[in-house]
Amino acid sequence: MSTAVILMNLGTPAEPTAPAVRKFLRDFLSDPRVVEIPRLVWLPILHGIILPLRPRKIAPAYAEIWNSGLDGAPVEGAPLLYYTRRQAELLQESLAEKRPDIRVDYAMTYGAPQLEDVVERLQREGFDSFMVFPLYPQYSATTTGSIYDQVARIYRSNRNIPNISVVHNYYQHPLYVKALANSVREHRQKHGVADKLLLSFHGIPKANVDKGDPYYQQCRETAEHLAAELGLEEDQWQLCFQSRFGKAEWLQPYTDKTLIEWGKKGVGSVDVICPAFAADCLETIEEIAEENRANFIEAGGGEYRYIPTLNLRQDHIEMLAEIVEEKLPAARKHTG
Ligand SMILES: C=CC1=C(C)c2cc3[nH]c(cc4nc(cc5[nH]c(cc1n2)c(C)c5CCC(=O)O)C(CCC(=O)O)=C4C)c(C)c3C=C
Ligand SMILES: [Fe+2]
Ligand SMILES: [Fe+2]
Repeated sequence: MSTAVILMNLGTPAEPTAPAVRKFLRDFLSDPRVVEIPRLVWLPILHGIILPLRPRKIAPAYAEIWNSGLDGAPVEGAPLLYYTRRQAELLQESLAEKRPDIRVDYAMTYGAPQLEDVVERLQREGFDSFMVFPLYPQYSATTTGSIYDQVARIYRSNRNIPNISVVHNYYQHPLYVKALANSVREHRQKHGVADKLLLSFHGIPKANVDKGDPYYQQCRETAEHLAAELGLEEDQWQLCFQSRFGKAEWLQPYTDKTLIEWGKKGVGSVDVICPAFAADCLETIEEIAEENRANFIEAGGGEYRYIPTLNLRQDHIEMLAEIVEEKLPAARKHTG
C-alpha cells in the first residue's frame, strides 16, 4: 500500500484581478455548505449583487498581498497557496527520515489544485491510500464539511474506491496549542507583553451553530487551552470572531466591534492572534493586520500588534508530522 497525505486549505483566486476573483467567489459561494440560504433566494443575490460588485472591491486587496505576505514577507503569488505548497514540501522533508514511504501533496477546496485531480494523478502514480488533511484546526461544516463532500464525490465516481481518511480536527492536539503558545511567547520577547490578547477566529453564521455545528465550542476550547498554557487571567484575553459576511447574525463578539470598543476605552496595547488559520491570507493580512489596526487606533487605542499564523514555523510542521505519524502507524494491519 502506498500512502499520500494531501494538505488542504480553502483556496484563493488564480490572479489578483476582478475576473479571477469572480470565478473564485462563484465557486466558493455557490457551495451550499458555505451559504445555507435556500438556492432560490441565494442564487439571485449571488449572481445579481455579489458577483457583479464584490470582485471589483476585493481584487485590489488581493493585489496588495500578491507576492508579499505579512510585512513584505517573501511569498510567490497568493500567500494562502504559497504557504500551503511550502507546508507540503516542508512536511515531506520532515517525514523523510521516519516515513520515507509517505508522499505529501496539497489541494484547495475551491480553485486549483482540486482534490479530485490530485488524487487521480497520485493514483496513476500508484498511490492507493490517502490521508486528506484539512488545515482547519477546528471543524466546521462550512470548511471541513465541504472537504468531506469532495471525498464523497470521489467515492461516487469510482468503481475501485481508494482508501481515504480525513483528519476531522486537531484543536485539542497538544502540539497545536504548544505551537500557538510558542508563537505568542516569541512575539512577546520581541515586542513586550500587551495589555490584552485578542484571539480572533474566522466567524460563521450563528444559526449554523444553533443547528449543531461544533465550531463555536471548539474555538472556545482552543482559546481556553491557549490562555491556560500562557497562564493568562480572565481579563487578559478575549475570544472574538472576524470576517462577518452578509446581513445575518454571526458568532459574537465581533472582532472589529471589540477593537473599536477597546480603542474608545483607551486600551494601551493589544496583541492579536488568529488560531483558526494555518496560513496568513487575505483574511489575516488585510483584515486583521491592517483594517482592524486602523479600527483600534482611530478609536483611540494605543499599540496594535498582529501575531502571524503558524505558517512555516518548525513547530507547526513538526505538529503536522506528529499527527500524520499518529494516524498512519508504520506497522500495517492486514485489513484495508
Ligand atoms: C459566506 C460565508 C463564509 C463562511 C461561512 C466562511 C467560513 C470560513 N472561512 C474560513 C477561512 C477563509 N476564508 C477565506 C476567504 C473568504 N471567506 C468568505 C466567506 C465565508 N467564509 C469570503 C467571501 C472570502 C473571500 C474574501 C472576501 O471576499 O472577503 C479565506 C481565503 C483568503 C485568501 O487569502 O484567499 C480563508 C482561508 C474559515 C476558517 C471559515 C470557517 C470556520
Ligand atoms: Fe472565509
Ligand atoms: Fe474578509
